[in-house]
Amino acid sequence: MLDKIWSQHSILDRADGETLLYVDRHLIHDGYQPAFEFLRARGLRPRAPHQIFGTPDHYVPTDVRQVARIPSAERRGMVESLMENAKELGFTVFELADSRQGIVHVIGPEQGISQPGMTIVCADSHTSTHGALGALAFGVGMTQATQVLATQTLWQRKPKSMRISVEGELGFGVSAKDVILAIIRKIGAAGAVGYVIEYAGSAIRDLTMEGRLTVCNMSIEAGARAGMIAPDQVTFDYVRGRPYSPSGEAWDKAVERWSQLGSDPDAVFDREVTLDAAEIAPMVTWGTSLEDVAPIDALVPDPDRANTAERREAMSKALTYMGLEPGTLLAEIPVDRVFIGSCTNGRIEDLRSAAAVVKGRTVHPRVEAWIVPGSGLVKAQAEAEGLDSIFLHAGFEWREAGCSLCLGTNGETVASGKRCASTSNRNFVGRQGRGARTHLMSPTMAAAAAITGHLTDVRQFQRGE
Ligand SMILES: CC(C)[C@H](C(=O)O)[C@@H](O)C(=O)O
Ligand code: SF4
Repeated sequence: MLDKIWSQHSILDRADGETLLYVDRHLIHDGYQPAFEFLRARGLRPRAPHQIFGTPDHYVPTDVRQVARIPSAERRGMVESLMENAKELGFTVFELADSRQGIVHVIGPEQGISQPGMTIVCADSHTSTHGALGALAFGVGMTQATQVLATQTLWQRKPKSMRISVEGELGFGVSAKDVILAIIRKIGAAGAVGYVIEYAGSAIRDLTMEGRLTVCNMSIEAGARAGMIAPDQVTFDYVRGRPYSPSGEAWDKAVERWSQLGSDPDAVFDREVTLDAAEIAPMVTWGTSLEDVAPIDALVPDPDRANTAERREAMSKALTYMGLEPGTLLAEIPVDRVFIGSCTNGRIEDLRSAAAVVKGRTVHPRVEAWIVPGSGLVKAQAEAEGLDSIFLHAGFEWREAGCSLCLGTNGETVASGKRCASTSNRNFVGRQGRGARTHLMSPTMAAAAAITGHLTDVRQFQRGE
């Protein structure tokens, strides 16, 4: 699949091994000011404005929607710069007050901007998300983003290919988030460096499109250049009828083309990894790297049992930062904050699954729990289904769309020393705020933690215990 999309987009091979690739879609967020400045400094304009789509997400507050009311001048400037550049350079932008605004990796698929077979780039590492549609989608740096703005092409070295097959059926209470956390646990946070991962196997095919987006989103957390899943009927049903999707005769032609994209039965990969779906439990992270992850019924691990001295030191450091003692039951760790949102788990199915756990229950008095929908349309859909009132009645805050607590660049952070159950994708030191402690998990697991006030095996809830 990588070979097919790569060769369909390659314009020129250079002697040093790099290929000039055509870029179908360039997605843009509110951190793009440097790229626009580079472009101007060279006296250039975008080559293909109609292939560029922007949305403010990293710097937007999730309590107000008026740009003028963004409290910090710097953040307001980031959002304003995106708007002004869109106007001046002629590309589409979904402004803050537009219900189509949201996290760039949520709105691309949602609007039908991201489609199977495409090359998609954005100056953001989680661009791997869009590969779930059967695209080659990857993050680039600001200099490369400038090259794409100017030429709609990009020099790239072809990555190696890795197939990760998850076979069998997922157990009760186990979701796409647990699948990707289990994969990273198996191959490590650098396990896929230099590779594009193709996710395959019956458990991947059985995922909904939104579940697949969650899996591909975190490819980068295993170090991969990109993640992808062969387009199938699930993909076509998802893409069909979206605002920027092809329609009429063009739709039929597109489906015919997209149906050819999957890897051939005799395809050879540089590396193959297999997981048994039935062995995957609901997962939580306990440390500050994505490989610091374990099933919820495990204990906080003991660094003295690490295989190498280096790993022992990393684990000790992580546990000190996290304020955890080896041997503690993960399910007994108390939490202060809960964040359900981000480009990993801020879609409608995520909110539905969390609401199903929350319904008729109350958030623990110690916990401040937030729902931050991934886009204005996700928010509107959730409200149409009455999910907002389930969350509000339980004591959650119901916020506007944006990256918010995933990264905190919008000023919304977790206080130092506080512990957050989070559906986002990174648990790094300081990720949710200086000194903040992050435990990553699925939306249902985060919802259960909000109710009990500690990390919780959601399967107990779902069984009605
Ligand atoms: C700010 C942006 C460049 C960054 C990324 O590249 O991923 C952010 O989205 C993140 O999740 O850390
Ligand atoms: S939600 Fe988080 S991971 Fe996704 S783009 Fe925003 S900051 Fe990055």
